[in-house]
Formats: sequence, C-alpha cells, structure tokens
Amino acid sequence: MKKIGVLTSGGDSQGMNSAIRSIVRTGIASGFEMVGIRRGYDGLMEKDFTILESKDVGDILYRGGTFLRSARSEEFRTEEGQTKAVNNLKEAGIEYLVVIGGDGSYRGAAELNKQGIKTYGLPGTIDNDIPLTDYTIGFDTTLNVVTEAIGNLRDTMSSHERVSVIEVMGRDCGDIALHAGIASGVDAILVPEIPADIQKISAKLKDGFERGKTHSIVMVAEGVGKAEDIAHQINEYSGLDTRATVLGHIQRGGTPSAFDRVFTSRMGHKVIELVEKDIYGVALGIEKNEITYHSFEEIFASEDELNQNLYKVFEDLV
Ligand SMILES: Nc1ncnc2c1ncn2[C@@H]1O[C@H](COP(=O)(O)OP(=O)(O)O)[C@@H](O)[C@H]1O
Ligand SMILES: O=P(O)(O)OC[C@H]1O[C@](O)(COP(=O)(O)O)[C@@H](O)[C@@H]1O
Repeated sequence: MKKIGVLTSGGDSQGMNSAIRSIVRTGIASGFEMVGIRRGYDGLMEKDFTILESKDVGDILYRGGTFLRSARSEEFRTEEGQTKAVNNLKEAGIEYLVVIGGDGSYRGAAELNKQGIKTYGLPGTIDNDIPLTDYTIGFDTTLNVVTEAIGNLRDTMSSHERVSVIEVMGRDCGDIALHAGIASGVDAILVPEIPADIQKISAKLKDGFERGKTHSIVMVAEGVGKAEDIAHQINEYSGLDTRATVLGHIQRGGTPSAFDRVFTSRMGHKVIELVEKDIYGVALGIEKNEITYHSFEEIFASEDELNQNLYKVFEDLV
C-alpha cells in the first residue's frame, strides 16, 4: 500500500485539523496508508511518525490548533537536517508528503521535492500572505475572532471616551488588519504595505471627537510597529486619551469558521486527487471559489499583494 505522510509546520492556524481529517479520510477511501508526522519538520527528523486511521481524526473538525502539533525547526533548514528527513521518509516508505504551513514550510517542502519526495503544500497561516490563493487556512476564523474582540473593546473605549490602538498579527502582510478593520468599522488602518502619516491620522481622530464621537479605533498590523508606540504618538499629536491592546496569540485560536472547515475539506480531497494523478511539487489554494494548484516555483516567483481596491473601499468609508 502506498504511504502518504501529513505534517503541520510554522505557526498553527484554525482549520489545520479539518484539513488533516479530510486528507486522511479521503486518502484511506482511495486505498492509501496515511501517516501523521508530529511536530512539523522536527518530527520528520526524529521519526515521530504515527499511522492514522479514520477514527484517529474523529472529534477534531471543530478544534483550533493542530492535533499533530507544529514547530519552527532550525535543524531542518540545514542541508544535513534535510538529508536526515529524506532518509527517514524513504526508510518508512513514505512516498508522498503533504505539508500544511506558510511560506517557510513551503520552502522546506520544495527542497524535499527536489530530493525525490513527492510533496504538496496547503496554505496554513492566519496571515493570508501566500500568493496564488485568495484565502489561507485560518484567516477567516481569525477575522471573526478579531472582530469579536474589537466589539468588546469598543464598549469600554466608548464609556471612557478613548482612542483604542489595536495590534493584530501580520509581520509583512496587512490582510488581517484591513479585513477585520473594515468588518469592525475602525477609523484608521495601518498596514506594512502602505506608509502611514500618524500626524494626519491624529488630526482626523481629534476632529472626530470634536464632532461628538465617543471613541475611535486604530488598527495596526504588527509589521508596522508596536501599538504602544503608535498610541503614544497619537496622544502626543492629539492630546486624546489612548490605550494600546495587543491581541497576540488569541487570534490564532478558536473553533474554525464554517468557511475554513469547508475550504480545508475541499483542499484535502483535491490533494488526494493530485496524488492519484501523480502530480506533485505543487501547493493548493482557492481562487474564485475553485480549488487550484501551482508549482512551488510559480508560487515563489509570485508576489502576495495587498488588495488596493479593498483599501480604497475602506478609505471611502471613513
Ligand atoms: N528557506 C527554507 N528552506 C528550508 N526550510 C525552511 C526554509 N524556511 C523555513 N523552513 C522551515 O519551515 C519551518 C516553518 O517556517 P516558518 O517561516 O517559521 O513558518 P511558516 O511556514 O508559517 O511561514 C521553519 O522552522 C523551517 O524548519
Ligand atoms: O507563534 P509565534 O512563533 O510567536 O509566531 C507569531 C507569528 O505567527 C503569525 O501569525 C503567522 O506566521 P507564520 O505564517 O510564519 O506561521 C505571524 O503573523 C506572527 O508574527
């Protein structure tokens, strides 16, 4: 029986469990033996392998995180680490490997592919920063978590007539800030892709309070800078009472949204179809509601750009 390995790597994201469940159950239904690899590339180097039966992926669909666990592995970045990983996979008879993770994880998968393991990438990151897919796994859930948290902040900010500066994840990508910012009706969105003028924003916020607003919310993607520093600058420029909140890892938790569950179930199904067709060295995505795939090289050669039209939508709303 041919063996397919599955691992989750990098920062976890809500929906990874749902993806694993779909890959495992579809794989078994198609006659493959499924092998779970724990703790990402670390587990690959330590032969932390476990056979997965259908029942082993029961009761995980609605859980955040990843039951296979995840890791960022320094050793795997080295040539020796990768050689060890390839040897371990070959020794275990694992011919195909599905890696659920972000850009770094894809780089690792592409290296393994070059060394004779047939690999597949699924876009597992809340940041939505993978090219050639409209959504990444967990992004939709994270938007809902952030939107709910902002609702709570708004209540207290309003009572105290304050400006709330909220830092969300996104080292290089402003997608969480932009989408959750629009969903929450915030007053300003600061993203790494677009330079911000804090003085101008402060003047606008002050003007809002003078017109009778009781609170304002400024959304900052972590790649722009620390919420605390930005809150301080706004206070200096405007004299308004400001508070900073860093949502942090709360954003990466919670039960996956229906969208993330359905989308990951579809991708899991598709990856087994690709294995059966012997198409490999590719990463999957969703484009215009179709599950698509592109070679790792094509993905690395593409840029993930901020949706400027959506930013314009926001600008016209404030
Ligand atoms: N250029 C690379 N070559 C090989 N492996 C890599 C490379 N970049 C990252 N990795 C591996 O992938 C893991 C996850 O990458 P990381 O960037 O931390 O998260 P993500 O996959 O979410 O972007 C790293 O810890 C490392 O083991
Ligand atoms: O859990 P950690 O290692 O603190 O990672 C935090 C990072 O995780 C992310 O949410 C996702 O990063 P990855 O795509 O690399 O997994 C980033 O926005 C954030 O900077």
